Amino acid sequence: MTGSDGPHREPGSDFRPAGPASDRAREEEERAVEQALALVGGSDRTGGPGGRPSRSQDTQGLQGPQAPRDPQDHQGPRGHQGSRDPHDPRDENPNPGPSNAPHTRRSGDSAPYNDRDNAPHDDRTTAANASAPGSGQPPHPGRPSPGGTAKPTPTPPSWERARAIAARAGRGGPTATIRLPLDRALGHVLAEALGALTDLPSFDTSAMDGWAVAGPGPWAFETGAGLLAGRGAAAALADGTAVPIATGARVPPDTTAVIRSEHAHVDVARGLLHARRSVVTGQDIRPRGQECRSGEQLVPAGTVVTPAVLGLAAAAGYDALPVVPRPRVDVLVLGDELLNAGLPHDGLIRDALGPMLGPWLRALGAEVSGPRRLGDDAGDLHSALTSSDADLIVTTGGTAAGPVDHVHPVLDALGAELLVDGVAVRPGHPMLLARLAPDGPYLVGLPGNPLAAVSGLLTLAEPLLAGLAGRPAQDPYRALVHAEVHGHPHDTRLVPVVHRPGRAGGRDHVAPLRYNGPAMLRGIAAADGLAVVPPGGVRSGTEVEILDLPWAPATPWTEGCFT
Ligand SMILES: Nc1nc2c(c(=O)[nH]1)N[C@H]1C(S)=C(S)[C@@H](COP(=O)(O)OP(=O)(O)OC[C@H]3O[C@@H](n4cnc5c(N)ncnc54)[C@H](O)[C@@H]3O)O[C@H]1N2
Ligand code: MOO
Repeated sequence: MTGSDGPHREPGSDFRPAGPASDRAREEEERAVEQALALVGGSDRTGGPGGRPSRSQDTQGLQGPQAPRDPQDHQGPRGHQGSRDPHDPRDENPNPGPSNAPHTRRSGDSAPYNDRDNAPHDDRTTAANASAPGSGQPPHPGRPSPGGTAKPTPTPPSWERARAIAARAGRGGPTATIRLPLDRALGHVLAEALGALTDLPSFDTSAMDGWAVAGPGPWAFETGAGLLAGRGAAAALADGTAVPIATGARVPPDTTAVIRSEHAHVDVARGLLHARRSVVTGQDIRPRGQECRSGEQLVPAGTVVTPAVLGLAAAAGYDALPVVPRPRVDVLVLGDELLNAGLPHDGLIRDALGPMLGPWLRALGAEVSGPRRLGDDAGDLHSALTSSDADLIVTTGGTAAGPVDHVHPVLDALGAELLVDGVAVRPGHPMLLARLAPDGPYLVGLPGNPLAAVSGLLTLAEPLLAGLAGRPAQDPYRALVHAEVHGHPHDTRLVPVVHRPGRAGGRDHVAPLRYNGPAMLRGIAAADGLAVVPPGGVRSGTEVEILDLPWAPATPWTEGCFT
């Protein structure tokens, strides 16, 4: 196996025609890749030929005990060339140095491909649902067929295309509408625009505690508490008179202005009220309909119900809101090696994904059940998938081609449609998106390595859930990155970053964080975003796309963010 950060080859290199001519072509391609790697200061970190393995290679490779499972296991310090400390375990950059290396086109580039999304950047992509010729079924890359032969691995879609496929899948179905009382609507998405059910304010209102006056002063005044908030309509105010009025009280008809108590002088002896300042007609009166007229649109459909939206809706007369039901998500955690509590021991490790995914998915607007821990049992996985009534099932682990990686075989057995089968992104390239049946739930298969799972969550689950929850797509935003960020030669990298304010006239920027290896969570735990680093990497001072983490300040607040 080569693992995720193994020798960097064009994705198409997995698709190899048979025969001596193609062997020669392959050798040439491999040389070209080596040359490109030399240009960018990279190396073949496995020390041997071969690119991203097909699943058949993976499977065969894993039969023997010598086959390393973790891509980092076999890189060795020798693979870390260039300026980086070869023994620094804190980051696991797939390739040292940004690159102007030419994109070498590979044999797989000519694979049949229909880019219906016009995805940017990667014109080498092949959608996973492009059927194998004549099969009528999606290809199942590289896993042995029942007859024992392996099907070729198609080129994985680019990161952008994979996200576009997930977003389109989420937007695909009809959007249901439910009415939820205000106290249960937080974090949902409005299914309809909110029109005001009343004028706001619904009557002319005093903005201050003071005096309502009519005509020019001085004014004869009434004594006592005067007009209070919450009382019915008062009688019209006669010219030359004033009445005490409280903030929020209805302003009597024919009132010229409200004078704040601190701007008024009461001459008790003469029974007259004087203004200490000039009085402008209408001052400190909020006229009826100042904020909106009845029927006017307050917020559009697709708005996330925030605490502020709840307040506005209540003010405008709503007791319940028309919202899109939260997508229901089942979380299935696979892996016999996982512990729910205590310290790692005897080769067993703590499940890092179960505790993380529920809250994260809730922050993305989902209603989550689980995590359910299944171990590595194909039968259990099969029955969990067939018995789920969720809109989306998220699995963790088991996406690769190891001996106990059951996700693909079980999806095969169920006749599921693979919409995305692997993505040209690091970490997380084995992630997948499937639909179990035409009207059945979606399944996002997250790789088991924890940061790879985060990558899958944000690449596939987030856009899918946005669509299912009725959220409009967010405009991507870019930020300046204040460091050179190493890139993968042909895949996108997602790198944890933290926003930093510009100092001494400098611009706000993001700083990449260390401990960003696929099995590490230390970087992402300190991050407030993920930088989308294009193939080849970026130099310091470049703008890169940023994916916000759902608890980052720029993101709409949703219920359950930290529950
Ligand atoms: N021959 C190849 N092997 C692998 C490749 C490859 O290209 N060729 N890719 C590697 C990459 S990259 C990833 S990512 C993983 C994905 O594997 P799986 O999705 O099948 O995940 P597992 O094998 O079950 O686990 C991988 C790793 O993560 C640990 N893990 C799993 N679940 C959890 C959890 N809930 N909490 C914490 N850690 C977890 C698990 O113990 C393994 O160490 O495949 C590589 N192999
Ligand atoms: O690097 Mo793997 O891609 O850990 O996901």
